[in-house]
Amino acid sequence: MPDVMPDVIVLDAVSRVFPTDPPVRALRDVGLRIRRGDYVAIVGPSGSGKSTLLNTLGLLDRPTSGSYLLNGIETTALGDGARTRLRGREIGFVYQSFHLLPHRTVAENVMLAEVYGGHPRRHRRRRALEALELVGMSHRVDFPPGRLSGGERQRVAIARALMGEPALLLCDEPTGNLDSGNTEAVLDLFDGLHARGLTLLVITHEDEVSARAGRRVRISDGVLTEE
Ligand SMILES: Nc1ncnc2c1ncn2[C@@H]1O[C@H](COP(=O)(O)OP(=O)(O)OP(=O)(O)O)[C@@H](O)[C@H]1O
Repeated sequence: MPDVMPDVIVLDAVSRVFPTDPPVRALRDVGLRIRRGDYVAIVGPSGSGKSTLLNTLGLLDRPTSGSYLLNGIETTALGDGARTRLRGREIGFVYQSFHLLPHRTVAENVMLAEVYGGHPRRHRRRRALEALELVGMSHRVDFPPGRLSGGERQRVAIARALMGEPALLLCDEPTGNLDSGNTEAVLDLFDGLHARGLTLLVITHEDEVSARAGRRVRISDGVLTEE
């Protein structure tokens, strides 16, 4: 084991060109370093490349050129299977719409997280209850998601994202469907997770959200600028 933990993300000269006619250069020569424990907000207008960046960081899309190290592992050289395993091990995803299954309980939804390696059922339930405790949802484990407020649903989705103890939480407009009270609750939760050492990257167009992050990075026409 190296005695220094590698940075969580190192992008070097990453470009993503969609081969349309004419081609779209959605990411242009992007460099980005995210260290363990960083809390980074990505801000930028519609069409600027935020989803492309998130898909690239989340190993859902591949750069056309450049290098992407995730936890010290060069991902661009990996095959699909290895990328899927790495994603399951290192990354938790949080989306604007919570993607909870309506006919399953809160605990079951969290247990259904796609975690690489799989755990025995008993172990998964214990992990799910721990994750729900971490997000302050222990009192609702047997509820169906339909009985929860939007903010509570997002907290359950965050618990699901934490099931595999990821190195990195990638969040795409996590408060986009929430009123200001629920937004505040989710941001407080992010602060708590950050204080515990989790690395967070949040795509947002809400100033209130980006103001909480330690770093703000603006994306415009596929070009990143640190603020
Ligand atoms: N599969 C694709 N093929 C061709 N062009 C694409 C594709 N996906 C995205 N684009 C283009 O790449 C650019 C960046 O798109 P992207 O979805 O990353 O922007 P965004 O910042 O996430 O936008 P929004 O905030 O509206 O979701 C846009 O010009 C978009 O039209």
